[in-house]
Amino acid sequence: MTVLRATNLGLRYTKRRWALAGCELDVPAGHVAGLVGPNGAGKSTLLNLAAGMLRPTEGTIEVCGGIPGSGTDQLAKVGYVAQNTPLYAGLTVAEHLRLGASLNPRWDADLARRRIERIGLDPNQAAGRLSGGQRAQLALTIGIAKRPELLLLDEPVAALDPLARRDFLRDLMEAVAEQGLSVLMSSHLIADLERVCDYLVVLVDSRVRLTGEVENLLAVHHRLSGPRRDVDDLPDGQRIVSARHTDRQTTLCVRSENALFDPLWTVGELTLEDLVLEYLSTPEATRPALEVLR
Ligand SMILES: Nc1ncnc2c1ncn2[C@@H]1O[C@H](COP(=O)(O)OP(=O)(O)OP(=O)(O)O)[C@@H](O)[C@H]1O
Repeated sequence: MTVLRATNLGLRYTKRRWALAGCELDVPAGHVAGLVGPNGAGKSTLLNLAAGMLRPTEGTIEVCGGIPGSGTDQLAKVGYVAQNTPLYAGLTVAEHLRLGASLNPRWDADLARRRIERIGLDPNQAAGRLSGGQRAQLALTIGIAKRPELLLLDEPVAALDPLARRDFLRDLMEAVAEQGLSVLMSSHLIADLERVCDYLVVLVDSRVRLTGEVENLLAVHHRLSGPRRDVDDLPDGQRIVSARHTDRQTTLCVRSENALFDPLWTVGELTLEDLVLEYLSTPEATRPALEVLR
């Protein structure tokens, strides 16, 4: 089953600039998918489209089998914690939980209460008087307690201290294991994604550059190093993601489904962080145009 399917999805906020263009995505259910990309790549735009907060300028997006934001059933299936963790400043923590319970048919009141207790939030405190990290914790608690099929998180842990971050990621993994929750989560913290994500979506310059299961992606990407040489002569089926040269040495990141046999190369593996950085740092000339003008 697919939790998010995008076909030629594009959105522009202004006439000339596409924030997201030609996006093709198929995220299977049951994954914690990491959404990675530089500032301004289009990550929040994609999450807003998936949550139904924005409508596509072109193409289509389907989430949990429905059109985002298309009705109460659809809204119940999808949880969204936006980047600025919007809450009602005048409502207390307890009132937020009551609101969550009244708006969400599958609300897990026990889970919400336990999390609030563990985090140490005062139920009587107004959300407007919480710290940034505490606000994020409350918003994340509401997102998980809603028991959605798909939880969309926009940089959820950015405001949390390291311990809170670890606890949150553990809670998230628990919810994935117990509730069969799927997650699409943007973050710049690749070490965190490395801990929890088994699916990866890399967005660069408003386009999807890489997508797939982390294990498969790591299996087909290799770092080759050897004496400096022309890199146009790689065998069929091998695609260069990046190439770096010194006077004596060439280092490549190559995508290849097949085993690499050339004895001139030393073949090394990549970590998830290496892989992401290779795609983010591809030279400008080989990237899609920064602005797609129509
Ligand atoms: N409301 C808006 N009006 C006009 N342009 C916008 C608006 N929101 C975003 N953009 C533009 O759309 C592009 C994508 O923005 P988006 O917020 O989706 O990026 P992002 O990948 O989430 O970035 P970050 O990592 O900085 O949060 C950027 O060029 C941004 O300037």
